[in-house]
Amino acid sequence: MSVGVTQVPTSARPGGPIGAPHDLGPGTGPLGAAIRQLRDAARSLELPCALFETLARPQQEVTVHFPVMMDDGSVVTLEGHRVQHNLARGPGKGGIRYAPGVDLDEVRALAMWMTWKCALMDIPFGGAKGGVAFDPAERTDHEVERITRAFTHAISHFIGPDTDIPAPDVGTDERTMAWMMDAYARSTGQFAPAVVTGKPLAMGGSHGRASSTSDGLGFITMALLQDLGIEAGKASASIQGFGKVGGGLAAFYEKAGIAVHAVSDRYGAIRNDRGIDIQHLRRHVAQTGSVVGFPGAERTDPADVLAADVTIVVPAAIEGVVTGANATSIRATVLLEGANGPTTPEADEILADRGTLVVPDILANSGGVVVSYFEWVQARQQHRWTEHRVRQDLRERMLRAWEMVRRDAAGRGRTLRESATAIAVGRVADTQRMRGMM
Ligand SMILES: NC(=O)C1=CN([C@@H]2O[C@H](COP(=O)(O)OP(=O)(O)OC[C@H]3O[C@@H](n4cnc5c(N)ncnc54)[C@H](OP(=O)(O)O)[C@@H]3O)[C@@H](O)[C@H]2O)C=CC1
Ligand SMILES: O=C(O)CCC(=O)C(=O)O
Repeated sequence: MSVGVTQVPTSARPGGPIGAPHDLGPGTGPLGAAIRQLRDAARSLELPCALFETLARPQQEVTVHFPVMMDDGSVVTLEGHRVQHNLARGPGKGGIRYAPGVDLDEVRALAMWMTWKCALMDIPFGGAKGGVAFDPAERTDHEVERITRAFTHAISHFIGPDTDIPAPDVGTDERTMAWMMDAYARSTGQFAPAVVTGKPLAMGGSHGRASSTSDGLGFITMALLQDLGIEAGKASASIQGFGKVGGGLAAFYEKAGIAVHAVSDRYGAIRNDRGIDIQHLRRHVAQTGSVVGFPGAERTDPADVLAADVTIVVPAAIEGVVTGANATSIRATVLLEGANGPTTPEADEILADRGTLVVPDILANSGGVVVSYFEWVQARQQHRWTEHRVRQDLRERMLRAWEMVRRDAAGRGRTLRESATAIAVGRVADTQRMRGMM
């Protein structure tokens, strides 16, 4: 390190003069957690303060307000965001979230995690994320389509196949991506299938994208069970969130012989300690919209899902659900982060002290963006890969990343999160320096 460069001091505390840029909020919530994780990595890498300060802030972001007509003729003005956290390693990449609680700080945190995820998985993208604050469950399909088209038009100057490529996240799916792709084409006059990923197969989507996040989580589960010497047939799991990620993972587990004892969604939780019939449950959810009322299980307190006495607990819904207040109730051997940012830094410390193995989001749930990358490559080459190739390449990349992080953590006496974040931040910092951006 050259003389005259101020490093991130080990004594810097959240909220102190160095280590938490003042315009990034009070240091709580998802953004506070993301900055704290970055700061820990920056210290261990001995990054200069100026580089830490750069990486702690989004490179660019846009907030848009747009009117949309509802089915009853009323007009509602909605707020949406797209944040590009860091573009040093390539175009921005990350999902679009539709949920009532979406705000700019949450999107900033999610975009930062995307930067680390893409760097950790060594795919040529930076990190981005977007969202619109509304509840899609309370809107008709026509309203959601109009909202999507209006939002896409409003951010169309900010996204593009070489600049920033959205994908599905909470509350969005392949149908949303189809509307986005079409709305982008209408706004810009460009037919550009590579502008979004997670599209329907018939519109240039990839085999395996819909199940990719769950499959990636599943591949890591199988590798870590092997490391722990636990047979799949003797393992059990509980899953918070039964959407694209949680529902898909439950199906993966059922196939692999891992019994799913408890699951939850926004409306409640169910449990069956003999194992829930997941195929049957998925049909029930498709018909009723919730896991609640499933005849093959009993209703339980949602807190029981995280506290279940199982081998693996998987938060697969939203951020900040495992906290300093409930971390001691976790009884699982492994906490596998299907969601982004489900564990607060306070909970992380408690879990590390208690010996719970936390597999961090940027590694565990990266299967989605890895197959999004495959989809982007296929769209650019106008050549479709086989399902077999997608699955093989995904499995290989997930296991390679798992091995790299596991070995680094074991060798340096770090948690898996500390290793994963330090590797990813180090890669971004190196690129930033090589490009002369620092
Ligand atoms: N989709 C993807 O490719 C990827 C997603 N992720 C992350 O995975 C997580 C889930 O995303 P995804 O499955 O796509 O989203 P979905 O919208 O498909 O599903 C979200 C699920 O979480 C449930 N949920 C929401 N709030 C709560 C709550 N307070 N308690 C319990 N369950 C709740 C929803 O319930 P309900 O159905 O009742 O609304 C739904 O079952 C998010 O953190 C996302 O960022 C990470 C990597 C990739
Ligand atoms: O597939 C993508 O581009 C991003 C998925 C995503 O939003 C995530 O990994 O959190």
